[in-house]
Amino acid sequence: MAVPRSCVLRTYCGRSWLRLMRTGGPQWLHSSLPGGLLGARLLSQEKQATETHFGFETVSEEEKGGKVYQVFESVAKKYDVMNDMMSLGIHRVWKDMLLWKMNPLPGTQLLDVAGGTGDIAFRFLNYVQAQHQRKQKRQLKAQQNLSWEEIAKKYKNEEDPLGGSHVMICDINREMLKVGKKKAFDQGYKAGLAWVLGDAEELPFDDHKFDVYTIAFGIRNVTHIDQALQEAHRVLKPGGRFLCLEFSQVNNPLISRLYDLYSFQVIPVLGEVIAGDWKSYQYLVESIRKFPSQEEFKEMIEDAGFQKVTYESLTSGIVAIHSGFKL
Ligand SMILES: COc1cc(O)cc(C/C=C(\C)CC/C=C(\C)CC/C=C(\C)CC/C=C(\C)CC/C=C(\C)CC/C=C(\C)CC/C=C(\C)CC/C=C(\C)CC/C=C(\C)CCC=C(C)C)c1O
Ligand SMILES: C[S@@+](CC[C@H](N)C(=O)[O-])C[C@H]1O[C@@H](n2cnc3c(N)ncnc32)[C@H](O)[C@@H]1O
Repeated sequence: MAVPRSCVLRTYCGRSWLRLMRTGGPQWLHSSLPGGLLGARLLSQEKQATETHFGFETVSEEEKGGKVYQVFESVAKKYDVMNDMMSLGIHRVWKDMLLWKMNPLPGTQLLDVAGGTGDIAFRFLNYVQAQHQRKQKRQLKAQQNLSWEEIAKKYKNEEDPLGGSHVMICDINREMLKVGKKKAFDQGYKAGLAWVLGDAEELPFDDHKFDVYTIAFGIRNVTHIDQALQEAHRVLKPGGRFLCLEFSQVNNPLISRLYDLYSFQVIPVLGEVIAGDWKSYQYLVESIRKFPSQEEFKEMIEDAGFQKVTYESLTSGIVAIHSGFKL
């Protein structure tokens, strides 16, 4: 089949081209190659390259995104209550620890990818607001001769309690974002946040835009993790930081046995009883087992171009926080 060169360039430029290379190239390229052994090998490579996993199930790469979408569409309304029930509230501590590690200053521009119902974003807003208030107090204390009128005026005139900080919550799932927006409204978060529908693998943002990129319990669900990491690198400013909170590998054999028992025997049952959804919670525990170990994931982050990559395992390695810098 003859394909005009200009058409190839227009259609497969930039990141779309990268994606095609990863999946073995466009179909017309294969059908235009000579048959026989070379053709068969190329076709079998293509088949291998397009297969991936959805939990313990083998699926095509094209199918996975849709299946993941269905999972979060189905659990969205019960998502927050399920997390508290399943983890007995421990997920809150893990998320707080992500913020302590980030330690954002007023003015920080955060991109929270796979941000779902906003847990990381709300913590970020609370954190920077508290930091900003502390800074303001320090500045006022340093000014010795202010009258009480001047002090009151300074407090009242404070236009932006976040000191210019902003968080962009990006998620591929409309239902998760809908629940997040409602939560923000109910809890009074108005300023300093925006919600965007978007794919971690093809972020709808310009290069060098954010100071910090976070992804919490999200990257495990992405079809091409390497592509998502490259996108994280692209949108960060030089000097920017990548932070990922994700399930990881438990290394203590006794805890690992108990953990398996709890994961496979209890979690899907809770999923069924509370959310009426066994399958989504079976996917959750299976996808955790498919995710790379702390060291393997560290290497993937380095491969995407990040430097000074480190990780900290929490709760015996049930989860880990990975950190890297764009230098
Ligand atoms: C569809 O996709 C998803 C849906 C979601 O709702 C969430 C996510 C993403 C996840 C999060 C945002 C985080 C929050 C969610 C979780 C933590 C759920 C996943 C949970 C696990 C994979 C299991 C590990 C959980 C924990 C360590 C949390 C604490 C829980 C316990 C200590 C269990 C206590 C429970 C009982 C006592 C009930 C009775 C249990 C049994 C009869 C079974 C046997 C259990 C044991 C002997 C104890 C369990 C032991 C462990 C879990 C290991 C303990 C480890 C240490 C103490 C270090 C999403 O993608
Ligand atoms: C387990 S939730 C995590 C939500 C939130 N970060 C938290 O910690 O509670 C996973 C989220 O990843 C989102 N997600 C899955 N694949 C995605 C992708 N390719 N791009 C963006 N978001 C994605 C899902 O829609 C879901 O909201």
